Amino acid sequence: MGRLVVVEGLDGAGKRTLTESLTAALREHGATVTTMTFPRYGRDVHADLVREALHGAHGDLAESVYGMAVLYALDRRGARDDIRRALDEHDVVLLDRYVASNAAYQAARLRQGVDGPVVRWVRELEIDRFGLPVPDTQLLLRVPVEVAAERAVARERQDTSRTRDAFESDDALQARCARVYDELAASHWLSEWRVLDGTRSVAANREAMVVLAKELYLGK
Ligand SMILES: Nc1ncnc2c1ncn2[C@@H]1O[C@H](COP(=O)(O)OP(=O)(O)OP(=O)(O)O)[C@@H](O)[C@H]1O
Ligand SMILES: Cc1cn([C@H]2C[C@H](O)[C@@H](COP(=O)(O)O)O2)c(=O)[nH]c1=O
Repeated sequence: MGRLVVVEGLDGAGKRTLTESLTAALREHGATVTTMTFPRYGRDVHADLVREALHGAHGDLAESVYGMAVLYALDRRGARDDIRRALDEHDVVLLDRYVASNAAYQAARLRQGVDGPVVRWVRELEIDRFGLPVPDTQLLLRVPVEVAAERAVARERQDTSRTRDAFESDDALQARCARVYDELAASHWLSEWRVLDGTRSVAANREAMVVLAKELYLGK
């Protein structure tokens, strides 16, 4: 049975970049690794509805916190059996965003904390009801909100198909979300959390991932 490892953090924090570095480092240590990114845009209709709503489509759908959360959750529900199979076949299954993203963003939208009703509801829906696998380790890639925002803007300039959505352009939401992520990590919500310093350079992060990969895979 493989280990389920999740990378979490703000929009633009550098999760995709870190996921690539960690994957490479794990493979250097001899681990078999597969990765998955949520939402699964282009693969799952619920994920596509989310993207469209965050870019202004589907009337007032994006305004509904619980409605959006259900769509994210249904995308993951559709991936549940693939995740289970991947855990049977690989040493590490690495996810770029997972259930904690729903907890962090919806709590931030509703100005709640880790002990509030929406975080509890996300757990009941996704873990208890949908039966999604519980992560072994969740990695919070922690960066100041301003740094994440700068990176998201830089990426938007590099890749014009990747325009910022309603959540990404809302600085106040990102700031609240950062606080909820800190609470989720501090309370080890669902499983063990590790906090990684996301302000390091890509090269420094790559080096740090070699050490982390050893700990995660070889238990050292
Ligand atoms: N450590 C870093 N230092 C400087 N720039 C970085 C670093 N990590 C990533 N970046 C750059 O920041 C931008 C966002 O990175 P990335 O796409 O990895 O973030 P993300 O957290 O996956 O974003 P999102 O959740 O919005 O998809 C990219 O242009 C990337 O090249
Ligand atoms: C998986 C997931 C994501 N979100 C939020 C986080 C982002 O602001 C957007 C889209 O994600 P992306 O990484 O920018 O593509 O949705 C969420 O609220 N709940 C979730 O489960």
